Amino acid sequence: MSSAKQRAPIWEQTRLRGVELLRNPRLNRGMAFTEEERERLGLRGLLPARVLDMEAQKMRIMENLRRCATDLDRYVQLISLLQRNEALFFRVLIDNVTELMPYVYTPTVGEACQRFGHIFKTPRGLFISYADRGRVRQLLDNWPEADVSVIVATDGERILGLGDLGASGMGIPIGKLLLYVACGGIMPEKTLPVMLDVGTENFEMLDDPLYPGLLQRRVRGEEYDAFVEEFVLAVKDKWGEKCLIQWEDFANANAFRLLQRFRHVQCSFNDDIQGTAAVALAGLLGALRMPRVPSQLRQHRFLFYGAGSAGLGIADLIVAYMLKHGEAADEAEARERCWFVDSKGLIYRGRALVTDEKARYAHAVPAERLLEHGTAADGGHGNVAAADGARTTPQRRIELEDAVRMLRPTGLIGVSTIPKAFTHSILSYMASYQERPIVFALSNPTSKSECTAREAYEFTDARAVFASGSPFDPVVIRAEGGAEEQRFLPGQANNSYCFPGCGFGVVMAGATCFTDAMFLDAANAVAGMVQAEDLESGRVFPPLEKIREVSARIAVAVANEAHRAGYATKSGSGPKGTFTFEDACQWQYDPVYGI
Ligand SMILES: O=C([O-])CC(=O)C(=O)O
Ligand SMILES: [Mg+2]
Repeated sequence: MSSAKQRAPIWEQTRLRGVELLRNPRLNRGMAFTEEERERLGLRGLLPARVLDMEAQKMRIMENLRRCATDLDRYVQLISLLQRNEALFFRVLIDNVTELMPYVYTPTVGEACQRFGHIFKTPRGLFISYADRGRVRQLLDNWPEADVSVIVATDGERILGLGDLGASGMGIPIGKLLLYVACGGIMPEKTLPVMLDVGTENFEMLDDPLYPGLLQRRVRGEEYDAFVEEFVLAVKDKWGEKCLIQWEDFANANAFRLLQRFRHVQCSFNDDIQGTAAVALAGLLGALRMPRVPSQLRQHRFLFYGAGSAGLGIADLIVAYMLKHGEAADEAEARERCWFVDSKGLIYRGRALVTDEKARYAHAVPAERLLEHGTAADGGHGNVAAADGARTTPQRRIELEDAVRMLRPTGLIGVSTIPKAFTHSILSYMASYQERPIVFALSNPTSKSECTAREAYEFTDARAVFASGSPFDPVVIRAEGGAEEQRFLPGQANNSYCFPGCGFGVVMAGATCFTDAMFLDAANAVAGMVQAEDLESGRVFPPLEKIREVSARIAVAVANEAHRAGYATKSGSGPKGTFTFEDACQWQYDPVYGI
């Protein structure tokens, strides 16, 4: 990854000339082509006379973006820029990351996916449909880049909290990879978005004349697994086992299985399970440093609302952290810190309809407490014993609010995609027994958030330690009886804090496997970047402006863990081939126009 500053002059880099050059987004510089370049590249007359520098171009782009009527218009404008002048796009995004990230990423990218077929202009990435099974390897050969390091692949079944969007979900891999480049520093040409189009169960999409995907219901079962396997093996064959595959927005029923099945075949991870977990853990570690918050995980009890990939992933990482740091004697003790409410109420030992994944967090509850807090789970009879042999366990349905009253958690973590689930009654109750309740509303996009930032602060008398998956504006409120208004900057507990740096680290080390230990280190690296002033303003994450530095630090941590565990195939400039912060900075892509 040589920096653009060392590259040969553009006329030596390419044989393209004239209009063809202007139409190539990787090489195009628009009005920034210099007099000499215009002369040598046959551009005279094809551009207005004035030469503008990148700064002036940036100003024009921002002016246009700020004039757009809607966020979706901003998304369309930004993608158009990407498709005509890649370097300028990334420069603008990097230099305005706080302002622009919500357009190319969550939440606007969710709307862009819902409207994908309607706003579609130019294809980007690879669309591998089930109709192409048996020749996926040939499709990879159609991709123009020889060397791909990072793939983000989805089958579109669980796009953010928006559900099954089928092939329209392609906006997500595209958006994630834009952050790989802008926030992580991976070279754009090394990234590849992939849609594994196996159909959709979304009939609105299927009925839409502009829906871009296969017109069929989802392929399931063995055929589905064989198709995904064909894809993984094709990637391995073409780009090697080090080519990172990030699984994104798969339905729970597939997410865990695919992760386990392929993580030792190909360097890969699931962002919604592991990336989200690392960021949430980082946020919790930040929260522990807040004044008047118990400073160890073992002093907390977390109640998760939602028991899907994100929630279980977070809990597993909390457990791993507690074990590593001696905060629990064994796994069972650590798991006791985490409780779950799913669509059938609180998960407790002996409750019916608990999958194996969730059963690990089904803890014992005395029967009288179940009877006190629950309602009949079976539509009337109430007191039926569990079918699994736990004959004394009554089957009761315990809703979120009752679970909060029963367990009195110190932290409430929303991964449910149910907006407004964290009500005034729940949050004000938490504030009644907990000096500083931790409230993480992680569901995306904003429309699915369990509560807004304002609600979290208002309902807890400004004492909540809040973070959310989607961005919220700063909140100014006055606590009851408080003399002055307080301004809170809610942190964004989004996996975007993690995956660009993680992927960058894996690529830097040439790692052949992505291990759980790397996510613990990534979480620590993010938490280590939180400053006292962040905590003072209520933020348990470093500001987004520092995302490139955050990513570089994560990358070093991940690369060194790969090195330690024997998975690295490259070495850094530090002692014994370890990686240094300087290594990461040096390798980070920095979009400029060459010489
Ligand atoms: O994309 C995001 O904003 C975070 C994420 O992975 C998800 O919600 O599925
Ligand atoms: Mg996701």
